[in-house]
Order: sequence, then C-alpha cells, then structure tokens
Amino acid sequence: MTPWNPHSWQRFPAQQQPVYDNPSELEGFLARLRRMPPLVVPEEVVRLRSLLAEAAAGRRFLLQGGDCAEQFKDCTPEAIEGKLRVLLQMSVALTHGGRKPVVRVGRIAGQFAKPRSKPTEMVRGQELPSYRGDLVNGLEADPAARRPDPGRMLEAYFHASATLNHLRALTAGGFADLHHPERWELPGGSGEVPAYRRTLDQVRESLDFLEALGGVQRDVLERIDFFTSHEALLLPYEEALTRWIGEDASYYNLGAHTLWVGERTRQLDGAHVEYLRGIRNPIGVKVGPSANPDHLAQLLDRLDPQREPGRITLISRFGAAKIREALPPLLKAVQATDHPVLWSCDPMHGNGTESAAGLKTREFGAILSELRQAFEIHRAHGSHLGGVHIELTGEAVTECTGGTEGLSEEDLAKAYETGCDPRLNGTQSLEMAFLIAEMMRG
Ligand SMILES: O=C[C@H](O)[C@H](O)COP(=O)(O)O
Ligand SMILES: C=C(OP(=O)(O)O)C(=O)O
Ligand SMILES: [Mn+2]
Repeated sequence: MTPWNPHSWQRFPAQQQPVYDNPSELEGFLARLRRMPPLVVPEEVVRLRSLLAEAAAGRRFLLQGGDCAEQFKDCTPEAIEGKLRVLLQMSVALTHGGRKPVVRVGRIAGQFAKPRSKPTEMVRGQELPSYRGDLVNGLEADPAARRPDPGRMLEAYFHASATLNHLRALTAGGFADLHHPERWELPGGSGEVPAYRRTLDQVRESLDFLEALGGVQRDVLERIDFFTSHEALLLPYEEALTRWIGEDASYYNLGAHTLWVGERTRQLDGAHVEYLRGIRNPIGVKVGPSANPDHLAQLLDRLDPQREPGRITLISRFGAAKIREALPPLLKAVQATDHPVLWSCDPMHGNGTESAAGLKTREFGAILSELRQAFEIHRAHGSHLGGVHIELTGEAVTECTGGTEGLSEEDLAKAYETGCDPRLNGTQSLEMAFLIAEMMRG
C-alpha cells in the first residue's frame, strides 16, 4: 500500500468530479479553505465513534437523516429547526418504542454535493449539465448557473458553519428539553400522528415520575448529542478540511463528524476510498446492487485494517424488490471477515420511481417494506440492524407518496421542493419512526 496523505487521492481515478475551467482560481479558494477554522473538533468525532461502536454491539440505534441535497437558500432558522425537530421527534419514538438510546446524525451542515447518474438532465424540455449540488453548481435552469464554480466551496463552508452554529445553539440551549411541549409540536399544516401524542404524554409522565424520585438531572434532558454528516464526494473540498491532530498523530476531516462514500464512488482503487482510508473519522459505506461479497471484504480491509469498532457503518440500499436476494451474501461475507461493522439501512435510494408527470418519487410502502425485510434478514442471519439512513425534511413537502396522509402522485406537484431526491415530509418521517420502533422490538 502506498503512503497516505490528504492529497494522495489525486493519484487515483476520481469519479463524479467537476472540471473547473480555471485551475488558479480553484487553488485560490482551496488555499482560503485550508486556513479556515474547523467546523467540528476531534473530541466530538471520537465520541461519535464510540457511540457507533455501541450501536454496532446492539446497545444503541443510529438515526441518520436529512436532505438529499441541502441548498444554500434553505439555510434559514425555520428549515434548520424543522430538520432538528423532526429528528428529535423520531428519536423519542425510537427510544421509547425501541427501548434503546438513539445516536442522532444529521445529513446536514455540509450535505451539498451530489453524484448523478448522467452528466446532463432535461429541465422543462431543455438539456442542461446535471445539478451536482450547491457545492458545485446552481440548480437554476440556466447553462451559466450549471457551470462548476469553485467559489461555491467557500460559500458551502460558510453555510455549513452558519447551520452548525444554529444547531449547536439550539441543542445546548434547551431546544430539546422535553419539558417544553411547544418545542415538540408537529409543524403547522402537517398531519396528526396520534401515536406521537400518546408517546409524548407517556414520556412526560415517566419523566415526572423519575424527577419525583430524584432520578433524572434536568440538565441531562436539556442537552443532547447531535452529529453532522455528508457524502465525501468533492475531494478537493474534503482535502482542504482535513487537519493533522498532533495529540493523536492522525488526520481528521473536521468538516463533519462522519462522512460516507456513495454507491457510485466506492471503487477499491478509486480516489474516494484512497482519501477515506487515511482519516480517523467514522466512515459510512453505501452498499447497493453493484456490490459483491469479495469486493466488500476487500473494501473493509482497506478502510478498517485495525478492525476498530465504530469505524465502519455499512448502509445497505437495495430496494424492496432486491434486498432479500442481495443482502444475505454480503452479510455472510462480512461475518466471515470479523470486521465489527454497524449495519444500517437506507430504504430510500433503491426505491426511486418516476410519476406519470415525470417527478422522482418514492412510495412509503416500499420504503417500509425494505426496512421490514432488512430487520428480518439480519435476524435470520444472526446479525442485527443497528440503524437507519433516511432522506427527510421537517417541512410539509409532497415528494414521497403514501403514509397516513395518503399522498398520491397527483399531490406531488403541491409542494415538491427537493433539489435532488424526494424526501419524507415531517409527518411521514415520524410515522416511519413509530413503525421502525415496532420492528426494533421484533
Ligand atoms: O442522492 C443520490 C443521487 O445523487 C441521486 O439519487 C442521483 O439521482 P439521478 O439518478 O437523478 O442522477
Ligand atoms: C447519493 C446517495 O446515495 P447512494 O450513493 O446510495 O446512491 C445519497 O445518499 O444521497
Ligand atoms: Mn439522495
């Protein structure tokens, strides 16, 4: 294995990278990024790794979720609070129903880059270069906006820091305190989830009881852990946020607590795997239909040669129709390696369909079915599913069909706002959390 450094990935083929037309302009922005303060600190990264190790051992459950593509325009208090609120609500449902503490990780504060299936896309009859996330180009249907702009990397850094600053203020400032019912209400305009109201009442009663016994310290309830993640896709940006930490004699990516490598970029001899093998952060690996057992075993050896608990989360994303056939051989291959991975399920990316009107959508029932099968398959193979990875938002959008609100294909146009893939809305997300909690109990 050749020696690693933050730019050794440049010697390997890199998929899904934009081509910037002015290299010196690019270098100018990267130089500025390299001097910027980190967004997170190594202690937090290490803490997340230990929580993920506990999830891998079955003692916690990972809830990872947020937008498919964060957009700069959504860096608003309402949108950030909405996403945090729905993730907290889901984690109450999961902790209460699933009887396990939840590790909360947002796809947030940096989820700005998108891998795409094709280099161009049709927008209202016009063929344009594909939108690759606000980190790379603009969503506007205009060829000039679609040109890769290296200045967006600096903008992304500032939007990520503003988002994270607000998240930190909220989580440290009692936003998550269960004693404040108004902070736990469902967003206006969204449907009612009756199980949520009952759970909240039960949780509050239990808290009152424990407090009466003197058993819970208020500050424990007021402060919560919340971590950030994004796909490590645009490698020059990730390299610029990679920092040497002398005390650990290690490199960390301090642009997020954890990063994942996508289904399209996890080639064994590709630049993304080369980059990720050298950083100390916990790493997610998307595992979909193109994975095979040998490749996966080699990938684990490459990314986690020390077999360190908490280092690797394998995120399966096959689709409801394929998981039963595709997951077992991979599970067995991983078991044979003795790598102590955490298995999570992304029930979104294998269940995409297109509506008659040409909108990308996903059906609640298919998402649920993939999750149910994932739990069953793990149990049947002496493994366990320790987390879920979901594209969602707190807003009352209409992007996925189904759920108790009964959204149909015709409803999709009402509030279809995603920059890339369809997300569960606030109500659908919470409903899903209650159903997952039941699955956790078996
Ligand atoms: O989020 C995942 C991918 O970027 C997305 O599913 C790709 O979508 P596309 O097939 O429209 O390019
Ligand atoms: C691109 C993504 O997923 P995948 O790599 O699994 O397609 C994603 O999670 O947004
Ligand atoms: Mn997506």
